[in-house]
Amino acid sequence: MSTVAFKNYIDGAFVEAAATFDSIDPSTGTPWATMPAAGVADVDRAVEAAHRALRTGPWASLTATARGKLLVRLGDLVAANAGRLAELETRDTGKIIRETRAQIAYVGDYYRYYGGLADKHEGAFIPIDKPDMEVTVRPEPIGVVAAVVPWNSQLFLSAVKLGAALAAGCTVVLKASEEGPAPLLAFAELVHEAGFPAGAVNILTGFGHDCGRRLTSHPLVARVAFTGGPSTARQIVANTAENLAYTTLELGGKSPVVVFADADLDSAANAVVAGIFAATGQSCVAGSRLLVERSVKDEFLARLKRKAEAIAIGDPQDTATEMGPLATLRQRERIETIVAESLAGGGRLITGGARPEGKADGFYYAPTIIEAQDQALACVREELFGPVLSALAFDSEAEALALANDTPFGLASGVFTTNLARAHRMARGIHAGVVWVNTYRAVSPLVPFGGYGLSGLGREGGIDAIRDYTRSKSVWIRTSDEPIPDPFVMR
Ligand SMILES: NC(=O)C1=CN([C@@H]2O[C@H](COP(=O)(O)OP(=O)(O)OC[C@H]3O[C@@H](n4cnc5c(N)ncnc54)[C@H](O)[C@@H]3O)[C@@H](O)[C@H]2O)C=CC1
Ligand SMILES: CN(C=O)/C=C(\CC(=O)O)C(=O)O
Repeated sequence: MSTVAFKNYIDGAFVEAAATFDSIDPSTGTPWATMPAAGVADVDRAVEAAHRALRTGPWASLTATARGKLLVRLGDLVAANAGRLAELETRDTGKIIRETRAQIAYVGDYYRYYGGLADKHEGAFIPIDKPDMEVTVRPEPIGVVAAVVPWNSQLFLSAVKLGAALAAGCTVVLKASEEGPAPLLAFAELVHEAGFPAGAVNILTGFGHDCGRRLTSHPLVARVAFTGGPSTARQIVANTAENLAYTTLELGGKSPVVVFADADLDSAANAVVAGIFAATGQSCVAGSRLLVERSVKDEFLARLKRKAEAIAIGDPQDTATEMGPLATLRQRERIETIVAESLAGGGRLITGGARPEGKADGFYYAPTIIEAQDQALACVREELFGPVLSALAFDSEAEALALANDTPFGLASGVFTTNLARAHRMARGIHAGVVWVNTYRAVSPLVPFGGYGLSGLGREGGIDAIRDYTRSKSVWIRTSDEPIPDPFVMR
């Protein structure tokens, strides 16, 4: 029985959508809230509001400093409300409360970071090669931004988009995932409280085929910022063939974690556990491919098995829980299929590979480790987005690097070694947007983030991200009082 009803936030007001759908609590498998399903007309209203705000509303005449202050206020509100937002995210997605609380409190820093940057993004004076001209370059907001995010870490994944977009002076329509939109729809209340003018930020949820499609192909949208899976990314790119919006894509991964025999093995084992079992493996940077030097393979896998089997699985709202359920039933079914295929294909099950005992309700799956002989197994090649680690042995640094790079993805990676020179060589050689050395899954608003290959296009985070939300306008001013000479020659 649904008990809570959420609304979309369009043009500064909380509004009903034409249709609704039930949101499921993944820890029980039962509906707990009613969500608005934005259709094409709702999307059109939101984009038109964002376009009006961009062109004529009070937002358009705010100074960059004033925009920055609004963002800092929003960051403060997010941090102050992290507990409430975390409970909602945990309820709607199953991500454990220990992580949602900490992560959302940190999301406040993303808004503060971009708030601080808003009036530091400067244009240029060009020392032009013509004596009677002055040329300046103005960074102008690119336009209405369509931000589309998946279910996991929605506040976090939208902060890197909204922060940079609003700092640049853009307006935004943010589409929360239909799988767990509660935290973003509640975040809209904080946007309202912070005092953003109507239309500057619009937040809605709905399904990909209508709401997402209309939003990303809308003629008034100039910029699409997408996070999600590679197959949806291809649809997004097809959608943007209609509006030719500038598009960035943050996609999935099959990130390698390379453990050399000289590493601090206990620390490396903790990092591997953090990389694949935190967030129940539903992280784009999940370190899902362990590459371990053969001389320590058996010892290392034994450590991992012990740690995996000791993980406290349970109610994600309980602060003692270390691993909650998967976000959706569909996710678990896909994982079960790929694990079965991998075991049938010769993978050796070290632990897990089943639903945990005593967890009949909810979408739980046990921490799983599968040893593979080569990279052909499905669990080695495909992003599972779940708590499944594949493990392979290597005999040399060159082989480790070749295995690490033998993937169409390239989002993140980890290297564990006490040899500094080797750490640098590996960091240089790995084809991925992030290399963590002797650590894993560390993030910051100050640091660019994004992938190589099928892991995406563009970077979020850091100073340069704001550039992707502006376009430059070159202003030429002739400083001579003389009449324009020969009009038939290019100047
Ligand atoms: N690189 C990164 O920063 C991150 C990447 N991801 C990736 O996201 C994926 C998991 O999330 P999912 O929700 O399954 O992703 P998804 O790709 O199925 O959905 C993402 C969003 O796209 C929307 N969408 C679906 N079809 C659409 C269409 N035709 N047009 C416009 N929008 C559409 C969905 O409604 C949702 O809001 C994984 O592959 C994961 O690795 C997740 C987190 C971070
Ligand atoms: C995207 N990311 C880092 O920038 C890492 C995340 C977000 C996610 O995938 O949900 C994470 O590890 O949780």
